[in-house]
Amino acid sequence: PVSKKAKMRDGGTDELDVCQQLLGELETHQDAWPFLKPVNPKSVPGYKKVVKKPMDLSTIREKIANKQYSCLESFTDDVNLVFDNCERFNEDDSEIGKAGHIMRRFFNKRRAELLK
Ligand SMILES: Cc1ncccc1N[C@@H](C)c1cnc2ccsc2c1
Repeated sequence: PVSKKAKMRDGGTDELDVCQQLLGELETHQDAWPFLKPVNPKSVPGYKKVVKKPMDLSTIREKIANKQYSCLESFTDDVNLVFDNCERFNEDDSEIGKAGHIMRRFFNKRRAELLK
C-alpha cells in the first residue's frame, strides 16, 4: 500500500505547504516591515539585553529552506516568538507595537482558515 506520507504528499497539502503559504502572506503583509529582517542590536539600544531569543521572518524563511521545522507547531512557535519579542520591547500604542498586534491577529486568522 502507498505509504501515508506519499499519499499525504499527492493528496492534501502537507504541513510544510501550510508553513510556506503562511510565511508568504506574512512577508507580503503591509505591516510586516518591522519584522522582515533581524533587528540590528547596534541600532536599537537595549534590544540585545531585553530580547533573549531574537526572531524575524527572514530567519524563519531560512529555517524552512534548511528543513529545520518538523511540523506546523515548531513553525508557529517561531512566528509567535517574533510577536512576543515585539510586545516585550515595544509599547502597544507605538507604530511597531501596533504592527505586531495586527500581524499576530492576521497570522492566527489565516492559520485557522488554512487548517479548516
Ligand atoms: C521589531 C522591532 N522591535 C523593536 C525594535 C525594532 C524592530 N524592528 C526593526 C527592523 C526596526 C529598526 N529600526 C527602526 C527605526 C524606525 S522603525 C524600526 C524598526
